[in-house]
Amino acid sequence: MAPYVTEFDLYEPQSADDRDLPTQKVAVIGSGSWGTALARIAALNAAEKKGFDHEVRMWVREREIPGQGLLTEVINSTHENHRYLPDVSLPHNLVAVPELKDVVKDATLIVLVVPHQFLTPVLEELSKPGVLAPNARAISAIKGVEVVGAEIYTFPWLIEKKLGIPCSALGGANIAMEVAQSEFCETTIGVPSPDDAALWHAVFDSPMFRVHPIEDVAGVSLSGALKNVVALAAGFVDGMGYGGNTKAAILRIGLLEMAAFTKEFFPSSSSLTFSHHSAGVADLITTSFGGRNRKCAEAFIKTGKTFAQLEHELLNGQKLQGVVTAEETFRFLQARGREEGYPLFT
Ligand SMILES: NC(=O)c1ccc[n+]([C@@H]2O[C@H](COP(=O)([O-])OP(=O)(O)OC[C@H]3O[C@@H](n4cnc5c(N)ncnc54)[C@H](O)[C@@H]3O)[C@@H](O)[C@H]2O)c1
Ligand SMILES: O=P(O)(O)OC[C@H](O)CO
Repeated sequence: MAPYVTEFDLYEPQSADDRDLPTQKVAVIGSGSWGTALARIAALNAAEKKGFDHEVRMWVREREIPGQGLLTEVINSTHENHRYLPDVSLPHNLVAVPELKDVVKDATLIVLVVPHQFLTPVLEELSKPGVLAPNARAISAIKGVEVVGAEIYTFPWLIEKKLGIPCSALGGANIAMEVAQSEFCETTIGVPSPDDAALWHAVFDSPMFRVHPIEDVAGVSLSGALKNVVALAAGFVDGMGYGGNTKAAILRIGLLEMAAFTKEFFPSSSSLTFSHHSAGVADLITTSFGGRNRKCAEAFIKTGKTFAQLEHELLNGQKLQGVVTAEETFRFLQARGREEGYPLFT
């Protein structure tokens, strides 16, 4: 029987040798911190497990590195993504490729992991006739949702509609650098079918990165988007100099609101995704302590820079700078809170 679990089941991974899958080819679209970390795991598994094409291609937005040459050439010769995952060795069967159509050529398993603001042009390119293999499937590791008027769309839903292929969701307590350094963690995949569960489990599951498939694609997607809202609150709290009690209260209330919000817009989702799975409670915790959203929110309070500035710094791999006194923070927040109508901070 295909390895597929409901929310209540414990997953019993098959050994690689027990799997009987047609040969699969993995392509990773995105080469930021998380894109590179996921590509590294997929390439390590493809080299070791049966049923995979040895080579895993990763889409890299090409640019010139001063004094070193093109970024793809630097990654392929040093086997390191210096900018987004410094000091992490990448397997030699992971190949950086600048053209999207070349990355996905003959690929059957496509991992989408670009920052959400860059997804639209990627999907435009992939949806052109003949670019994708007819039997391809996708998984989105992108955090966020698309909001149009009063409607909310998940990225797996948008990807399915645009590309006409099934799309799963991957999310969990997964700070990229920790995953890349093989620190133990878990992730959750929300899948539309047992076949997707088996395939994506084979791509990513490894002793230090345990993959748990569940049926709730919307729940995994929404938890990944909404936890960032709570992480901002956690960062504001840090910026204001409050301690663990306040942050814990924010997380408890935030988790309940995340589940309630998701149920409202996606009635088929399950509250267990939030309470029981890595994509829910665990991602919320790690994000609210070590994530970039938390960091941005703290820097927002401490520096008074706009989120646009801070996002630009993060996307360009700069370190966020923060300076502040408690009094400055408080005055800044009060003024901002009144302006923006955030009752918590006024
Ligand atoms: N970093 C993490 O720890 C982590 C963990 C889990 C999920 N995620 C999610 O994964 C997704 C990707 O995050 P990431 O950390 O891999 O990337 P990132 O946030 O580090 O962004 C850098 C990437 O954006 C690309 N980029 C920058 N400007 C661009 C442009 N104009 N057009 C196209 N691409 C551009 C860069 O080439 C690089 O590949 C996000 O949705 C993020 O929330 C991140
Ligand atoms: O750095 P953040 O805030 O995007 O969070 C990273 C991941 O979501 C943690 O799992």
